[in-house]
Amino acid sequence: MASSSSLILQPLILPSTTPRAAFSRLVFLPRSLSPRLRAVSLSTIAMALRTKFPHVLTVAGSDSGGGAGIQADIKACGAMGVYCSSVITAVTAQNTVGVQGVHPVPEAFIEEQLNSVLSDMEVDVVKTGMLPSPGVIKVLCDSLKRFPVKALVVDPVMVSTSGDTLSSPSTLSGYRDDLFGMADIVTPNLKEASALLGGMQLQTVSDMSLAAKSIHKFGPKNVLVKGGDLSGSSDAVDVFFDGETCYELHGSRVQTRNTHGTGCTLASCIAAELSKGSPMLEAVKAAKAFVENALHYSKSIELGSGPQGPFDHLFRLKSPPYNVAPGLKFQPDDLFLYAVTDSGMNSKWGRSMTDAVEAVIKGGATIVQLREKHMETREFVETATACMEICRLHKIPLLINDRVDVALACNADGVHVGQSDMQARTVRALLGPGKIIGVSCKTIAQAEQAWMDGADYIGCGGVFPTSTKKDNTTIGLEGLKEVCLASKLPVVAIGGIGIGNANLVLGTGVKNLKGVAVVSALFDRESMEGETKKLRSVLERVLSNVSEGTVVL
Ligand SMILES: Nc1ncnc2c1ncn2[C@@H]1O[C@H](COP(=O)(O)OP(=O)(O)OP(=O)(O)O)[C@@H](O)[C@H]1O
Ligand SMILES: Cc1ncc(CO)c(N)n1
Ligand SMILES: [Mg+2]
Repeated sequence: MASSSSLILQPLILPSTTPRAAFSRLVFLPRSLSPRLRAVSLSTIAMALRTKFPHVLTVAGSDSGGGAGIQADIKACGAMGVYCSSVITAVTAQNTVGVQGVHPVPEAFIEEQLNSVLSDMEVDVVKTGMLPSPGVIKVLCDSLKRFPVKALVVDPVMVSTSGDTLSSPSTLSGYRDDLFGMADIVTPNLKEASALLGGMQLQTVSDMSLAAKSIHKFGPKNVLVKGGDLSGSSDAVDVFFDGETCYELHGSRVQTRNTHGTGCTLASCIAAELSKGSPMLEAVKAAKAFVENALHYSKSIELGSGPQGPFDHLFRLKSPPYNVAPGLKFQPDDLFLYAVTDSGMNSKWGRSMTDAVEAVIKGGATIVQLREKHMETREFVETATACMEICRLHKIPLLINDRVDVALACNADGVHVGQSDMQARTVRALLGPGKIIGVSCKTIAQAEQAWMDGADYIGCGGVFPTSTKKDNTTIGLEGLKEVCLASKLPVVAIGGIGIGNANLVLGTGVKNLKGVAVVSALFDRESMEGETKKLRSVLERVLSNVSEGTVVL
């Protein structure tokens, strides 16, 4: 091995956020390398280590009022943690009253802007907004053929909510015949969908589904018909069609006048999520949740005297939880052996919570939830902080039952909520996108809602009767199977499960069932580590039998 004196320590200037990260980016090269080779090696290493920052290019018009268009796009991408460059297609004079003027940018100059950004800046996703003329659509299509990107999001902006025209009707055929065929998703609102379909009336959610399917025939991979303007709807419903399945995405309708720019923001957030690598439907859901949260936080902003005001895209920056370090990223397999604590049982056996958590982790638990219904808040935060240290050391996620405040205080990896706790969408808004959220569900409808609210998994039960939840109705194996089959999220089974019956549960081999959650079977035992090991080996045996297809119970 080379002695340290034969190495040079050469710091590279690479993006890093913390002193620790910076240290890990120092590169050691042998002194014996010639200066030329050393320079080459360093630049190769620098390239390899370079952090690629997700990048969205928006091709859209400027809104002088700052709520829609380019301004909305840049703020939305910034809020989603993504870099945003901009090609400006038109400058509008606009405020909360309406659009007072439009000044289109010459097509040749739009082409020059596209060329500048696309030829140099490694764009991941292009998002389009106001494209005022068919010539602009053509210029864009030609540029995208020369510089292909990972995804194209087309928001076919035609008329502002105030009723002012933002693109000439002659762009319709440009969209349908040229741009849509290149698009990964198109996001018309009701009026735009109707115009694209020759004036088709859109009054109900089923009309929206028909429209989504018809627009899909123009060639985009996915269609989202937005229902912000669906009259008489108490929800904010959008319809997503991926060529096979139509999904109704229900959100709650925020009562506010500040909805100017919701469409631009939604499309930009979709583009931002795609640039980070999210699958399309996840990107759409995250974008919709962002818009709803932003509207909610901006409900009472008063800017301008007109009928439609802007909202605050950067509300998240005001919310301190977003500054905390991200936790462990959720993997559905984490649900395999899910240990849920009980301090009553710990005191019965005379051990501390930290000892109990350490024991189950050593025995093979894959995730831990602190479920403390009666502990005083200060003690809970202290206990949770101590347990976090242990879980971090073993790289096991730690969730807190119900108490979002405790989870924030100890920077836990997430929260598990029941049906009468805080709604999962509110928990998501408070914890941010990087944390794990689980929801207890007994029914298909609850599982669907949990998915819509942005949860990561559901806990389904009680499968069998249990002493830890006395009045809990049990759903049995049949109920569990039904929910698992319908769930879009991974499922962990809970309620009365232990070494004696875990095989019945996991042995169902039912879709989406990823593991079992246990309380008494581990915590109400003398040797927790030993019991966890036994349960783990039962689960592993069942899993291998299920995957070989030998057990169907
Ligand atoms: N009041 C509201 N509460 C919650 N969500 C809303 C509300 N209004 C609109 N949305 C959501 O905002 C997104 C954009 O939809 P909308 O139909 O308003 O688009 P748009 O008309 O293109 O917007 P704009 O032209 O104002 O930029 C959709 O996901 C829609 O459901
Ligand atoms: C520049 C611009 N783009 C898009 C919209 C649609 O909200 C708008 N009002 N203004
Ligand atoms: Mg609208």
